[in-house]
Amino acid sequence: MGESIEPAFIQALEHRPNTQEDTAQLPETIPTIDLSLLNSPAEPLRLEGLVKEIGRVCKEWGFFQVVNHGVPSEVRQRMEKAAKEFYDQPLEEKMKVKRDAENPMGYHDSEHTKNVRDWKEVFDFFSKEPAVIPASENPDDQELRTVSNRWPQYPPEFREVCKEYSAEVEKLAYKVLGLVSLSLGLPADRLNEYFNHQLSFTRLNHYPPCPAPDLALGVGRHKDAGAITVLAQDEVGGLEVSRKSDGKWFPIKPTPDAYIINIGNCMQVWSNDELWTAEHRVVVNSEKERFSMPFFFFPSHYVGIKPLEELVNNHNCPNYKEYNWGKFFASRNRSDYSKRQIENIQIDQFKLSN
Ligand SMILES: O=C(O)CCC(=O)C(=O)O
Ligand SMILES: [Fe+2]
Repeated sequence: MGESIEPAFIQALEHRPNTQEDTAQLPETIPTIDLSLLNSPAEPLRLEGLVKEIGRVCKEWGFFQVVNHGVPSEVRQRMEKAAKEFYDQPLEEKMKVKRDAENPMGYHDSEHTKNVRDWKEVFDFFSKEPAVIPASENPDDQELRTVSNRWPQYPPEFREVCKEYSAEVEKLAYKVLGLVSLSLGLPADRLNEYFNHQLSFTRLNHYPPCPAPDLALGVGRHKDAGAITVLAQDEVGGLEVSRKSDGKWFPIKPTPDAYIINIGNCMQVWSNDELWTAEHRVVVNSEKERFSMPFFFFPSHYVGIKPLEELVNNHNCPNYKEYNWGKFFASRNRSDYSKRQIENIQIDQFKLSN
């Protein structure tokens, strides 16, 4: 095992899976939160409890699962089936919808996380199209570009299923955004204005079986950049989250029909570090392919990301200087990090030393 994969996929020793003691034996796991309360008439006391619980897990883990979330399971199943049918096609068919430097949406099979190639293929589509994005990452370049999704011919219902699925998941994303805002002591709709021309996209991940799962990762360790991520994973497993207190990797066991929510960088900055963005990664295996579907809830390109004014004062100074979301997005879409041997942009670059 191991000799049969290209060097580009091989992780540095300290980042390979299973190099630490087995945390699967530990009793702790990310919390599961029941959202059924949101489907019935308001009950202020119970809502208060739910908001408190969400606030606690967003501080302690930055990751949780939700059940009774309101996304119809048949919509998810249709999406899972269409994704599998798309990936089952020969590579040359998938390459017909390949992403390029102008348009980051479509198919891609050589993504790198921290300069090491991920053992996966992806298909991305914007929720709202056409989307307006900066033409380049250069801060002095004001030019904008209008981009639309690329849609494959097969399966024939692919486009319609993608639209239906992402509309449902977006509703869940807004619900969670509202709960997280309440947990910060803000009105439920405080952050909604940042999403009027949102750049949210859904990613269909496919992780083929890997001949060297001890050397490669499906996705290398990373933090999600947006506001929140709403992720569906199949029954295979492989997602791991790094515990805030000590960095230990914890597997997130698949729960049928649940969604995993994670706090992204924008949320951490808006909350001025009150909330936590956790590092996570995906381990692969030699037998089973795996599918997952993250929805990245991304603000509009013109939004400046900075700690919310309501949450800073003389005693709690802003920990970050403002950055433009569109430029951050454009910079992350560069495909040449591996060639340049530099890491992609991180929020630490905007951290202020108070
Ligand atoms: O496949 C997964 O479970 C997670 C994927 C992920 O973290 C990502 O695409 O950002
Ligand atoms: Fe992620």
